[in-house]
Amino acid sequence: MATQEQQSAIKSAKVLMVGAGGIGCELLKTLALSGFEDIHIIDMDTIEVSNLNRQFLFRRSHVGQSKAKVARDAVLRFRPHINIKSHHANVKNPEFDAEFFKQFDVVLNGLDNLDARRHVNRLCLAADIPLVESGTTGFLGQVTVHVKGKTECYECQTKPAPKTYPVCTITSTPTKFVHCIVWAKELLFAKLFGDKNQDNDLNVRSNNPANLSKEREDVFERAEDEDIEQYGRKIYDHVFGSNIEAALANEETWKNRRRPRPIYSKDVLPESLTQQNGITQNCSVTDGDSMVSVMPSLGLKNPQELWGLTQNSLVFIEALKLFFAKRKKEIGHLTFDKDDQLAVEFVTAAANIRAESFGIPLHSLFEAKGIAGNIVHAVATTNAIIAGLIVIEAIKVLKKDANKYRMTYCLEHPSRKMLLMPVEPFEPNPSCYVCSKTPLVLEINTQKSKLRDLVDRIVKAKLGMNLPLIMHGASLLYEVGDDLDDIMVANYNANLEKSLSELPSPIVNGSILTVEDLQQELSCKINVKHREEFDEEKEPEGMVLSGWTQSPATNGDNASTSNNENAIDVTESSSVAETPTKKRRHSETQPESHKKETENVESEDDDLMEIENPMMVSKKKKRVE
Ligand SMILES: Nc1ncnc2c1ncn2[C@@H]1O[C@H](COP(=O)(O)OP(=O)(O)OP(=O)(O)O)[C@@H](O)[C@H]1O
Ligand SMILES: [Zn+2]
Repeated sequence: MATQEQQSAIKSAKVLMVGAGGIGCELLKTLALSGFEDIHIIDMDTIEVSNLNRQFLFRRSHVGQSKAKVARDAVLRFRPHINIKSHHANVKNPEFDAEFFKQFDVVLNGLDNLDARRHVNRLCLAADIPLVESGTTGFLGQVTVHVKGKTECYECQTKPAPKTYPVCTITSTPTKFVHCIVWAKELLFAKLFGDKNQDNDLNVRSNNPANLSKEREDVFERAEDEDIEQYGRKIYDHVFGSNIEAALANEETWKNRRRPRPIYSKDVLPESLTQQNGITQNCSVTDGDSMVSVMPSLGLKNPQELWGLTQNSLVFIEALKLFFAKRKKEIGHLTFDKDDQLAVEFVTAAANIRAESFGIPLHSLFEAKGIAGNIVHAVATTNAIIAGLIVIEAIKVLKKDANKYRMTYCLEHPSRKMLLMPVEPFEPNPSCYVCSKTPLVLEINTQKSKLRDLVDRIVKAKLGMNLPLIMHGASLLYEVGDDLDDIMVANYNANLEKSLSELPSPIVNGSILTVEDLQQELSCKINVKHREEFDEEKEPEGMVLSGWTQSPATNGDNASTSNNENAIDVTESSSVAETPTKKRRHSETQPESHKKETENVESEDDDLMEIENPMMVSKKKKRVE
């Protein structure tokens, strides 16, 4: 029961809720039932059938409609007097700037990705609005409180990066089923059905470049009148047959490894599927976009059943045929989606055929889908518990009860007889590059690396900037924005392709860069150190960003982030932070199984240089806005 004081804090509060999914639906209901009367919701998504089992504000008739709006309408039905405003939009949109955030007393996150969480964290810091952050994965969950200057910000401790694998493991020497899945969805699926122009190495690497015949470049091009089945078989033979054959020629690779077996379609499939069993005709009459499936026509009913090599090969060919027969318009634009049945069937089959070739145990469609989609089944009860805890923390924040703030971890197994583990929040990390002021250090080959590498791999992927701007001295080297004139865009595009040392203001050993995101109101300095060589396995990005403080419990083996051509990203980072081990304030012992890998990055105030430079104009202009 809320006290009088709590009730008045609740009644007068204006709350922003970001995300109206699993946590968000529970949260909105709990907020409304707790007496909150002024709530804004931002969610960019529409309702899908797969949401209905736990996002209880939604019904089948709502599929395809805005989550934010339907959630609002559902809650208004039992709390008609309260004020709920819905925004069907991405929270990263420019209209949601620091000014927008300032109208709220507290921000509550029910998001599912790191990128959006980091963005909201930065805006809350810029607007000086408290943030209650949350996440769940299956039975695990957590709620944390972030109040500028009082507790750590969401980024004071870095989150485990998405798992990545070196490209050579994926393209040449897979040893686990997950490697085959990554190959099937990130390389093969992307090459066949995604952007044809992408730089995508589907050939097993050979030490002898002369072995890489020109022909192979064109194998993925399908001539207008080419029979789809013939095309499918050509792809099959290329990726599972001749590529493996070519790789085997490279004896060095296989000295200490199991040799893969080339597989050709003629050895596993009948001469012509159409003539033999009429599968094609059956498939071609199936309809209904992403619900299209080849399983029924192949008599494959149980997704948990293991398919043999022949069944996988049939699914491979038939799924490929069906993409061309039924979803031709989408070809060239598709990316793998775990909710796309035909894509899951194709990727399962391709991964299994590759696994067979490399002597790796095969998996069912159900298992393969879980690996490919990084699925941990959501537990509605966890979401409900977490939503309740968010509201409890929000009330403390509104009452400015700083001594009572708690980060709470929802555990799968009791620890000291507790399933909910409360922990006092940490103080801000003085070396956090987001909420504090110390420069980062970047080791990079300034002669070889291009500005584009710096932008993609560091500024966007690592620093999570949305609309970045990069300055060196008085020279503005790069920026993103709607208000740039053509000459500037051309200049920046030209800069992107130059190596750092060839830029108009050359970046060399000892250079100090200022990197900013004007929307996030975040600025940090990067000290550049030139380095000639990088270890391909350990430092696949060819650059190392430091200033990141590792916690004592760090195992140090986390891989790099996405946007890295030498590593393939396979998962979105988990929604759940592990319980922390660093003890800046609290003295509780943490369960061993929840040790956290913590890294911190630092930044410094940027100082505007007053030197006249044409490239500075837009920066100055933007600053006074
Ligand atoms: N940048 C963003 N802006 C606005 N809303 C976002 C943003 N990123 C994620 N969301 C929303 O956060 C919600 C997270 O909910 P949840 O974790 O339950 O995911 P889901 O997409 O509903 O379910 P699932 O991924 O399990 O199918 C989603 O509704 C999603 O649209
Ligand atoms: Zn911080």
